[in-house]
Amino acid sequence: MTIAAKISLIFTSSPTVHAPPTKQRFAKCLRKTTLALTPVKSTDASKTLSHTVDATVKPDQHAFPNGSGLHANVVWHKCSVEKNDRQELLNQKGCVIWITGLSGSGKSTVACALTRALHARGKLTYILDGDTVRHGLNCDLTFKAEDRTENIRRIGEVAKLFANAGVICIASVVSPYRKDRDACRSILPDGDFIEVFMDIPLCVCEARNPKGLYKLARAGKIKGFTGIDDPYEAPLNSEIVIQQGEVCPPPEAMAEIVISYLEAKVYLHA
Ligand SMILES: Nc1ncnc2c1ncn2[C@@H]1O[C@H](COP(=O)(O)OS(=O)(=O)O)[C@@H](OP(=O)(O)O)[C@H]1O
Ligand SMILES: Nc1ncnc2c1ncn2[C@@H]1O[C@H](COP(=O)(O)OP(=O)(O)O)[C@@H](O)[C@H]1O
Repeated sequence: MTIAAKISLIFTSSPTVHAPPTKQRFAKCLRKTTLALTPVKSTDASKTLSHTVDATVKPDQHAFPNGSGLHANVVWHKCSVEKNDRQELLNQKGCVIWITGLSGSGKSTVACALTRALHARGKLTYILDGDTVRHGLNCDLTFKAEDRTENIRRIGEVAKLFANAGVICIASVVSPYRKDRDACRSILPDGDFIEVFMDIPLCVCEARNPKGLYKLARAGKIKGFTGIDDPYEAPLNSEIVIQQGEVCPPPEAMAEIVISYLEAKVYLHA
């Protein structure tokens, strides 16, 4: 039997708790601290020492956009519960479905239909929508080229964490620049970045104009609007291209195209 030490620190209330931590106060606090070691049964010895620091594993180059490359004082923390374990728990494989396209092309609508359909099948998903993420994590970023790049880099990194958690992460972002999308692809394991190109003509998106932004952009009231006076670089090798014929297929049908791909590539099982 393996014995793991379960350490619980029980702090008794102390009037010094909010005071600056002088040496004496720290010692007093420690005296009031009970350290209890409780044996815990474990059936898997390899899972007991669950946290190791591996200085040989280096973080991704992309984690340091200032070009400094690897940070000398940063080490990789490895835990014995790994991606495979989480995937088995969820009976699915973590991946990133990256939906790119013009504003109004239907990214958010497909993302939502896809999440609904997968959820109904018992699959765990999470949507990172450009509009939503720009309200929080990326609220400091504008639509200048370098800010869009940073927006996509951060969303790519967050999506990577979700995928590593075993989640099917759906990013729905304009992501107009090819190099930025390719950078996100490059930080994920092969196959785990699934690019879905909403290949809907500008005139259709503009006619939809659900937020009134195209009208403002045409009137010159919004500068640098994608498709109007800022470029959209269409993907060259997307895993999935969604197009419309005479009429636009319903979002549910578009979601099914993505689900068929996930099934074929065995992402819906551990
Ligand atoms: N200048 C400009 N260009 C494009 N889009 C603009 C712009 N200004 C505001 N918006 C609104 O912001 C949404 C796009 O945000 P993203 O984070 O996806 O954009 S990007 O990937 O950083 O280019 C986008 O949302 P969607 O319509 O859902 O695509 C727009 O509503
Ligand atoms: N498959 C579709 N068929 C018809 N209209 C659609 C379809 N998908 C989206 N729309 C409509 O197009 C508009 C823009 O959709 P949205 O998902 O917000 O696009 P995006 O996220 O790319 O800006 C919305 O009014 C939405 O109802």
